[in-house]
Amino acid sequence: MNDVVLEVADASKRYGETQAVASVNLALRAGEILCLLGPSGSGKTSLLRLVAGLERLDAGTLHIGGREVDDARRACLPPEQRGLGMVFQDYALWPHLSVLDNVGLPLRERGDGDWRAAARTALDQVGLGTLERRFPYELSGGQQQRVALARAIAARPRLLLFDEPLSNLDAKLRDELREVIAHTVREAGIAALYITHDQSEAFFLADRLGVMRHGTLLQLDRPERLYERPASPFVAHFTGAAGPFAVEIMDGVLSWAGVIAPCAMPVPEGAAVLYLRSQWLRPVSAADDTVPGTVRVSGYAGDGWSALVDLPNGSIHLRLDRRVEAGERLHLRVDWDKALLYAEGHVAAG
Ligand SMILES: Nc1ncnc2c1ncn2[C@@H]1O[C@H](COP(=O)(O)OP(=O)(O)OP(=O)(O)O)[C@@H](O)[C@H]1O
Repeated sequence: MNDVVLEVADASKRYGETQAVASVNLALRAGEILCLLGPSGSGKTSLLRLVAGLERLDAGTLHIGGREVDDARRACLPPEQRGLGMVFQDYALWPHLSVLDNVGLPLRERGDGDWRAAARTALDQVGLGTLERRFPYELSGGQQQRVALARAIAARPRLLLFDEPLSNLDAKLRDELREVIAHTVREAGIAALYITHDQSEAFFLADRLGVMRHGTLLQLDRPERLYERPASPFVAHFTGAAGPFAVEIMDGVLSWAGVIAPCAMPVPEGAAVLYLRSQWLRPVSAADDTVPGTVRVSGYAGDGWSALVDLPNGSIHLRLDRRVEAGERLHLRVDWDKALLYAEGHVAAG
């Protein structure tokens, strides 16, 4: 497809004994935000550094805008010639330059005569149009990160790389800035590869979302799909599902510590594991067709009560609309159509 901006094919990178990136394949289109989520050490930053040109591939190829930028067997294009912008956790602003000069400097350096106008447009896009004369030390962390974003988009890159850009900011600012990033990147039609530890940030921003583990891209899907049908127990767990709960599948029926339920996912007969998301369970008054739960601890959560509830062989965090006390017994109706089931052997395989 001709609007593919980034194509990563069989990309691998090893550091000594560590396989940091293992045969990763992905394609990223113009205007698309692709988020990579994964635990520490799963290879997210290594993949980003390969795309940026800060590291060389051991195997595979990278194309940006249809042009080969790295092939393990040939010469590689340096970062500054790859037509990309980067936004990192530390804002990396020049302390002695004003906001306008910070955003405009890369444009001046490449001989862009109209750099002021381009820098002002970018500052307007991130909502900082009125602060162009300030210096970085006169800005909050959130404002500094907006300047870094403006600097990255002002150069009109084809591809933007984000490495945990919001992790130094407090929760409220993170929410605000992720909206600025989503709006700005989509409006500018730039392709973005965005790595984060933060699930809600990844789900919010991503057109497609990938989960990495041990250098491998386990699943790459639309966020809704990844949430509703994680391909493995690891992806289910890493995207916040509770489990594993040990269950048994027999004659197409699920049996969980005495609870019998229909089995919605195609899973082989025998021992299996169940994962549940909290909104798929709801307390009801009658005990029929319900799962027993016992409140271990609870607290007020603004729009309801948050409770850690013990279930047969495991526990789950639930949001409830009334106060519950420790020790209280609940009858929980489960939305079995949504329940996630995997053959038991799947757990170790990730
Ligand atoms: N320059 C390096 N030299 C040796 N090992 C490295 C180097 N860079 C990364 N690694 C190793 O490669 C693996 C992947 O690291 P990477 O930084 O890509 O993970 P990550 O998913 O980005 O983690 P984090 O979320 O903590 O940033 C880790 O085991 C790490 O220790």
